[in-house]
Amino acid sequence: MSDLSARNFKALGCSKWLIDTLNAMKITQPTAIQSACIPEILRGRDCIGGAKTGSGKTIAFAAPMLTKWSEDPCGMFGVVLTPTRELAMQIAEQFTALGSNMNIRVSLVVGGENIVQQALELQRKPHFIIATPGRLAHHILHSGDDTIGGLMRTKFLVLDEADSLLTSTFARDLATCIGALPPKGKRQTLLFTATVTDQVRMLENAPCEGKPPLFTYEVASMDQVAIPSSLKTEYILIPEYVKEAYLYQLLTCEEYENSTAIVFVNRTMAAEILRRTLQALEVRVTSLHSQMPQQERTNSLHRFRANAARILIATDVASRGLDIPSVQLVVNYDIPSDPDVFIHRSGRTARAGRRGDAISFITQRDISRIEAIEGRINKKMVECDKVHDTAVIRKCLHKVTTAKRESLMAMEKENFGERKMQRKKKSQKGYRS
Ligand SMILES: Nc1ncnc2c1ncn2[C@@H]1O[C@H](COP(=O)(O)OP(=O)(O)OP(=O)(O)O)[C@@H](O)[C@H]1O
Repeated sequence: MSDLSARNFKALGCSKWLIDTLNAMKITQPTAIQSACIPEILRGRDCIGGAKTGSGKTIAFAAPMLTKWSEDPCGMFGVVLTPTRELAMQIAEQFTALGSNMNIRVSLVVGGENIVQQALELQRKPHFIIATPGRLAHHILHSGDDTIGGLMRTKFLVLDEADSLLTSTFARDLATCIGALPPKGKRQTLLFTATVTDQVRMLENAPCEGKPPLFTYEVASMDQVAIPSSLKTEYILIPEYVKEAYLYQLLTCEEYENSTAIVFVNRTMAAEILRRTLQALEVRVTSLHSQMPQQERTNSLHRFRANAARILIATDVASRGLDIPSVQLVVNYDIPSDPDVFIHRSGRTARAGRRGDAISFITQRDISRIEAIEGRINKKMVECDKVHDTAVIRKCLHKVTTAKRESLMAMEKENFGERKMQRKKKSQKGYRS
């Protein structure tokens, strides 16, 4: 990684067994955020960790928690909350892998999975619970002490992607989760994100009697570029009605014809249309969005991670935290209205010092959004020269338009929009994630 620090994990205070496990994963030199945060968390301080995407924030909070846990490995020790199910799954896998030699018990508590089985797992008192707020709140509100009573003795609460968890979307569920944990003075709270907001800074700032003061580590200040230095940001200016053709041309151009890429769209419907259109054009593609049943979401991500699919079409359920080192290209097919979302999406590539490209499709109405993004990241995008109008028009406009029309007809036949509405109503009546 580019931001290596001179100190090693031993000097930071990590347990020997953990250092051995990290070394076996080829993780030998701590990154800057790990060097800064691990010793302070081990000292018992609450922590705000803000560093760019792909800079190793997960180990920055996992390593000190696992070190402390191994000194007395009993009961529910830590809770990690995160906004999406797939990210929770990834973190649970990381904790399980890191603690595999120590008989660690990690419980994944997310929406879309069997609720009874989760309750049974919670009764077995896992050491770490990795959860989305909605489902953990559900267990807290509907289960007895034998299931969630152990939460009152946890030592750590982590809010990963803290800025997202502190928005109004999660407010009620987050309050329920925090209410079931020990009070502030009796637990450590760790907040991590690539985009620290004032809400994050304010949450733990009030001093607490008998507790060491909050430790804050923030890399990206206003005068710095807020994205990894190995990330190239480019744009293509295009008329709205030929976006699909440009995407097809980009994904099959010489430079990217074998690359792994994530294409971000703003809406579920757009994700479905693009997936079907590209599939009809024989691109190995899969998708991830909130209207898919959980099993399909999980399978789709597995296929992408295993390179059975080369392209992932996703909404913002995939924009944060997902660590898939093979991703070389991120396409912002639709431009997000929040510049921080651009930072997270683009950060799915160029991770851990690797190179990566983020290409944004800009139509006339996106200009002000792009200006806001460039202001936020403190960097100008450059024009992408890999796709040319004439090539798009000559080579693929007709076949892409035909594939799209057929996809739309198939979706209409299957009542895609209607099914989406029904699922939405059902999920509003049932559990949130
Ligand atoms: N010290 C290290 N040396 C080498 N690789 C590392 C080190 N620490 C973490 N990594 C690897 O770097 C990658 C990115 O780490 P991680 O997913 O924790 O990033 P992040 O900062 O949480 O990113 P995001 O903001 O996107 O969630 C992972 O593949 C991880 O295994």
